[in-house]
Amino acid sequence: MNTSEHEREHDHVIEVTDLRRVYGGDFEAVRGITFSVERGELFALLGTNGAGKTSTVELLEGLAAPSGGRVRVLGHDPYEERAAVRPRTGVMLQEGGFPSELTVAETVRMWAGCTSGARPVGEALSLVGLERRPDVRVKQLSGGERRRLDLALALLGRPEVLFLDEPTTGLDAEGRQETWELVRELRDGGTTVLLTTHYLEEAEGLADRLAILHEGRIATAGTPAEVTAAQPSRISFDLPDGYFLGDLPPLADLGVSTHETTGRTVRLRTHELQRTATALLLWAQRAQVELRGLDVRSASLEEAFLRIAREAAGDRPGRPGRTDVSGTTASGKEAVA
Ligand SMILES: Nc1ncnc2c1ncn2[C@@H]1O[C@H](COP(=O)(O)OP(=O)(O)OP(=O)(O)O)[C@@H](O)[C@H]1O
Repeated sequence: MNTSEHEREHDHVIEVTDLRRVYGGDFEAVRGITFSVERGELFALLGTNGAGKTSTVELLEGLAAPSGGRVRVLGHDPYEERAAVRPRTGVMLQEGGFPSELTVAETVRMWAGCTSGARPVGEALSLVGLERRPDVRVKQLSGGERRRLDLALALLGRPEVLFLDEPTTGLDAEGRQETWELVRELRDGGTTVLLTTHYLEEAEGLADRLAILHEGRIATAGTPAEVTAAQPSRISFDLPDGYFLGDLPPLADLGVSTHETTGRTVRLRTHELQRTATALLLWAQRAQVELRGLDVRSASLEEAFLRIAREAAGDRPGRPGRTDVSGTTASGKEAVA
């Protein structure tokens, strides 16, 4: 493989250090972010709207020079040393921007003309499920089919590094699954992938590691399991007829960190899911009652994401609507611990 000494030393295919991007002289969209991606790893950048994901990825793709900090892709500066980096990377932008009068096959052929070692057109199209649409004009493709064509073009040169900016936006559920499958196969085949996405499920299912950006900074980063570990799990159920919350064992003894009630529905949050759920079910068994609507959920990336977004909006713990087990507040409002 065509690896530079730098790569051999670190095996960090992407290295980002204190990266900054300023627009119009005074708006800092990317405010000093640092992360690295190893060979064969799939790294996801998540973020609230306007968090700076695209601004960051464009710097990694060498489309602009950073206002501060450093980017290295395959050991090179992607802006200053574009010729060394570009042939080894595949880029799927949010807007493909290719001529819409051309057919699908003509578009791929045109792209192949400027790509060294390009896959055959048929192979590129069948990778993304467009093998039956070669003669359709690009302007006649659906939004989802255009995203697939964008992906085919990004894969044309069998890239070592693949940048995917919201690759499944506009795809239906089946198309999304197919794209995920393809991305997994590419990663398993050794391709390093940097993905931005709005779909938390996408990041949770695909990413080896991820970072959640907020207002140009990394709010949290790690494996999906690490990022979710700090979040509480949720249990909800309906109180059996004739029972009140006070009839349950003391919630603090069950490992519950917060609770809330809406009518007869009880929602608990716990960092000890197994202990809390077991104690609750044992109580129900002894009382010979059924916990209708019982729903037990592990902590998810969605929780972590919402927490970051809500904390940013100033909705911090301790506000009305949330009840600490040691406190006394009760309310029907949805709460985030
Ligand atoms: N060319 C530009 N000139 C000025 N401001 C810009 C420019 N491009 C982006 N911005 C601003 O920079 C911030 C980050 O934008 P960016 O598109 O990187 O965010 P994002 O995380 O990709 O957002 P989204 O999820 O909504 O696509 C936003 O406030 C955006 O309005």
